[in-house]
Amino acid sequence: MSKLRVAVIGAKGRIGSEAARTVEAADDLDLVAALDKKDRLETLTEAGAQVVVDLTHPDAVMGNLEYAVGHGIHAVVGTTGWTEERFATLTGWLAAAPGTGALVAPNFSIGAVLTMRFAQQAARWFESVEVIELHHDRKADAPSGTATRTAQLIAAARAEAGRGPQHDPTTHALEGARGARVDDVPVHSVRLRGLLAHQEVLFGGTGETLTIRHDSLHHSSFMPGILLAVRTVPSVPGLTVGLEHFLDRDRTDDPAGDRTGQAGRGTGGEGD
Ligand SMILES: NC(=O)C1=CN([C@@H]2O[C@H](COP(=O)(O)OP(=O)(O)OC[C@H]3O[C@@H](n4cnc5c(N)ncnc54)[C@H](O)[C@@H]3O)[C@@H](O)[C@H]2O)C=CC1
Ligand SMILES: O=C(O)C1=N[C@H](C(=O)O)C[C@H](O)C1
Repeated sequence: MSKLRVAVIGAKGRIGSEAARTVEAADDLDLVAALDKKDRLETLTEAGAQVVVDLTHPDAVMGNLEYAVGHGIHAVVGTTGWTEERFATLTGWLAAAPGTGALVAPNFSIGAVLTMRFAQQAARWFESVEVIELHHDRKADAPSGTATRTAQLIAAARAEAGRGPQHDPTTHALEGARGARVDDVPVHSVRLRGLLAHQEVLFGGTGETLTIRHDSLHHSSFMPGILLAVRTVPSVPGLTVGLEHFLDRDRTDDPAGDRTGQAGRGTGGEGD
């Protein structure tokens, strides 16, 4: 059987270098290109890449995806900084490239994916919820992609359960003291040398709290998810948001729900 031809962009970066090594070590994958800043995107087509893994920077990812999807190359995207507008743009590019798939995964680690799912399940039962994400001191974006997605999923679950806006007693505060609001969920971002990627979701109800915490201690935590994504994306045309949809592909009840993200984000491709 021929090997799947994979390219990594951002291959000199913290996660990209680990991803390139991981692809190279996989028996069924062929690392045909490892690009970083200033390398030509044409290398992707010249090398015959079938799947591209983007682990670059919020400023770079859209240009890379426009080229890849425009040339029918499936994309696995870990780069963060996604907005509704960006998702709409990517959906448009995918619609013009039938059969091409793109997975945007805010987090490739199984523990983080489960954190999001558990938080989504807990959300309807608690009056208060706040998210604290903690990352290394080189991270460009805040809040993290994972925290943003977690807050969006929590907010959607609260809305579905008929919960109104959260009560906030604050009348006097320094700007920023209550964090950023993502769909009415306060999100606090810590940046600290020595950390990698960590998140706590704090729920509060009458006389009790629930804390869900996840820690990525090494970039190896993201590699099984990246491998799963690379192997799966060629068979899932259109946009998929969140690794959970690939983890749940063998389940008929699809607990992960709409694979394009939240209701109203748009439609996926032919696989819907
Ligand atoms: N989804 C997930 O599970 C994870 C996502 N990430 C995300 O991946 C991204 C990269 O993170 P790190 O590796 O920590 O950053 P980094 O700064 O160590 O690496 C980024 C690499 O991309 C390269 N780059 C920048 N612009 C480029 C361009 N136009 N073309 C090609 N290469 C370019 C840089 O030179 C650098 O080598 C971030 O957005 C981060 O949030 C990081 C870890 C896990
Ligand atoms: O920049 C990082 O390191 C990470 N970025 C992703 C995010 O923004 O959520 C995933 C993980 O938290 C590591």
